Amino acid sequence: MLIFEGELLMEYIVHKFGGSSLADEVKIERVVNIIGTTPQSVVVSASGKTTSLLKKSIELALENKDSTKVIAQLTEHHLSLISALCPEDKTLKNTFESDVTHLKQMLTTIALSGICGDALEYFILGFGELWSAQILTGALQHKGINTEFIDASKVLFIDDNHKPVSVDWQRSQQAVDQKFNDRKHKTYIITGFIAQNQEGVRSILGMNCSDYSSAIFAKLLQASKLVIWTDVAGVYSANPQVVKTARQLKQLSYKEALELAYFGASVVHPLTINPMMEMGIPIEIKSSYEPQKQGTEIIRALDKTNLEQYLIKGLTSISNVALMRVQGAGIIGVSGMAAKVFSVLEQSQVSVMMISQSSSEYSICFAIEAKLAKRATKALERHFKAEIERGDIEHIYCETGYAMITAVGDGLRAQPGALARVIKPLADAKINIHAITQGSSERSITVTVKKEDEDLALNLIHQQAKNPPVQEIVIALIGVGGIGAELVNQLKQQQQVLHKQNINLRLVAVMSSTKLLCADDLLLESELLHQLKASDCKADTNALAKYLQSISCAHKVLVDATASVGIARAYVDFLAQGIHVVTPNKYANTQSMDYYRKLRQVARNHNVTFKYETNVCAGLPLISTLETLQKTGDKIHKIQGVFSGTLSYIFNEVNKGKSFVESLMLAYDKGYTEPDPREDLSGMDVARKVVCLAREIGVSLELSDVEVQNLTPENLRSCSKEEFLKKINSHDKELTQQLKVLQGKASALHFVGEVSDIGEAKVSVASLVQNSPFVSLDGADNMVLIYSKRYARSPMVIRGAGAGVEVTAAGVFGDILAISN
Ligand SMILES: NC(=O)C1=CN([C@@H]2O[C@H](COP(=O)(O)OP(=O)(O)OC[C@H]3O[C@@H](n4cnc5c(N)ncnc54)[C@H](OP(=O)(O)O)[C@@H]3O)[C@@H](O)[C@H]2O)C=CC1
Ligand SMILES: N[C@@H](CC=O)C(=O)O
Repeated sequence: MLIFEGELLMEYIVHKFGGSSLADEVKIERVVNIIGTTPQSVVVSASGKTTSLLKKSIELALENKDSTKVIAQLTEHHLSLISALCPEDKTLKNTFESDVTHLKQMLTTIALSGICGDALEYFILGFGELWSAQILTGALQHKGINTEFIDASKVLFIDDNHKPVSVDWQRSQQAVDQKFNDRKHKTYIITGFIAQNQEGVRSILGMNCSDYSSAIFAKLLQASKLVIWTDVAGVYSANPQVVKTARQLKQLSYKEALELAYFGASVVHPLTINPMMEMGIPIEIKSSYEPQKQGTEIIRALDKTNLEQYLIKGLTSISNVALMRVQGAGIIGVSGMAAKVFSVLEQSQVSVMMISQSSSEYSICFAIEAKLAKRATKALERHFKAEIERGDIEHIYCETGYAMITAVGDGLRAQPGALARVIKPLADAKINIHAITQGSSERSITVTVKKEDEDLALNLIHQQAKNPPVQEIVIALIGVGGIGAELVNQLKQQQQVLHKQNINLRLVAVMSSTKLLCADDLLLESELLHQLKASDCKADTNALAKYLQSISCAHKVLVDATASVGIARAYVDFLAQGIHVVTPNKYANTQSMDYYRKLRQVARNHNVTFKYETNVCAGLPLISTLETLQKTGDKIHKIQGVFSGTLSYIFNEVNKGKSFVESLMLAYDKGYTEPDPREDLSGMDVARKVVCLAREIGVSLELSDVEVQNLTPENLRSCSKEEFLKKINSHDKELTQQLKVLQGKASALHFVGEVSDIGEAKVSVASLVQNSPFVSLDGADNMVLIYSKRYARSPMVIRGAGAGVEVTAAGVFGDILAISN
């Protein structure tokens, strides 16, 4: 309603403050400041824990136990509020003390009789709101604000014979119109929760129904807005304690709010929405602790961008659910079967939260609160005793330990693929869905999962909320040398760019050969290597896997940027725990064929990926090309190439006249070589690449099957790396001479590897004629010739930098991103 204030049209607002906003004098002062001097109506809950204490006093009295302490606690709390906020209001103090006297008398009656009917219980529970409303009225009057206290049980009339109660709108409207006759000038403080029943006695709307009271008054007062003040700044897309990326929602439609409230989200009491929806009165949910902060608006029509931006608005979950199934061939086609099942449950006061019936009618499945499972099972077994004995019903299945997760959003309606968006991430993470329903409004999708999967499922579905969905990838990196450190740089550089494309990358762990460092996002650290060195945690692949297990994310990736056999041998353990593996390390793919097959088998079984594009030719797209060619039906006959960046560089320099060792040391400094350059010189690095390629084209080749030419001087083959680096210079002449002889009249030399589909494999120095494609190579370039059924006459050629930290780290990065696709 808009009230005319002189020439101005004034908004009329109804506020509602919850118990936590009124829990002590400081909080009530804050409420007084929020209300200010503008005339409005304010509905209040009982202060702090008052209602629970009143309930406790009744329980104690019923057990004939002493409730003095509880009453003393209540008395002290309220008297201290009165003396702090409205000390000179003697009437208020007297009224309160007389209420306490009456309360004690009622509790004595209960204790003596051992009886407390609903009517008496509701009457007693209503004291809390009367006291808080009177105290807030006193506090406002104390500040000179024109305020009147309204006992809702004098103006709000209900029928409380059934739950939920029904409001007598006509009678209440008349009473409200009469009572609130000075709205232009006065603020009214109204008790929430309570009303008058058809017997003329003070009753309640229902437990936790102060929100509902405020909606009723907002409707009766034709308010232009209802503001519900609570202790959090609005509604969140999920419980932020479970889903770290949960965001505060700016807008919700009435129907979204209704579904979220029904399925357990702490939005507002579900009954609150209907009267507001009917009148088109917006609801705003705000924090009384941060009144300036924007809250959540609940309105009829969402603005278009809001609607398009989110497929899922909010996620709720109800833990401790039992799944029940009434199942048997004898219920197929029996009319009224479902009605019988649910009327038995109704009679046993078991509320059903979700129903799904198979189209064959063979079973009726439903979810209830786990604490009601025994009662429901007994009632159904009793009712269907004859059917169970005849075998028409197999038996009543009941299993606890489930959680029910509901995704809600107007965006889910009539949206092809919406259901898939919710359930696919669960399938990817191997979370079994035990029951599923989509609300007939299509606005909600509910899945029932095992309780232990609840938090992960919530996180995974939450990642699907946005349009398009956010892909989250968490990375653990082992080995922070040349490639590892460059990868960290590239991830840092691209993190924000990818974020805008809805890809969230987080580096959650790094490990060297001695230390392990874990954190939420190490890409935010500027001194990562120092922190790793200073870490208290020892390097340990098991501890790393355990840490990754504790993170809720669909895509967890282990990146191995070492040249360690030990780490390569641990891949199966990571894969078996649902962790993808990406690596430039060639050791895994060149272990025995058995290990090679096992890796792939474990990855398949656990629905994860093992990616290693950089095993051959660094960042060049060789492995993926071979895969595509073969998947599309090509047959690879032979692969030949210069596969070593280091040897390519050395031979290119030697071909131009530079000395061998000088070229080797330059390659080492440029980061082209293996951690131990003898791995390159010995031909073993190229041999590994050839084995890897052979296996890619389906040839079962072992490393020992490759014919290898070793360029490392014999006396430097088994010493330490340091000694090798010290002594290699003395072999320069001999090596340069050796190559000169090999070159003879040839145009150039290169170290070439080749493998055929019949398993012939060799790596050696090749003397090249002028028209050989390898003669044109430069720097650390690699060149690969693929001869296949389709590329028979002229091979497919892939060429480019075949070593170096930048291109290799980029190849690893590409593999990581490919996982999220
Ligand atoms: N350089 C290149 O151009 C290319 C390299 N590759 C491959 O990439 C891998 C890394 O190469 P690169 O970065 O050049 O080598 P680096 O020697 O620069 O880095 C390797 C890192 O691994 C660490 N490390 C070794 N063993 C372990 C272990 N058991 N646990 C944890 N960390 C360990 C070392 O650190 P520390 O021992 O000090 O802890 C070192 O920092 C190699 O497998 C290589 O074959 C692939 C394609 C191209
Ligand atoms: N040392 C290797 C690095 C890439 O695998 C090379 O030089 O090719």
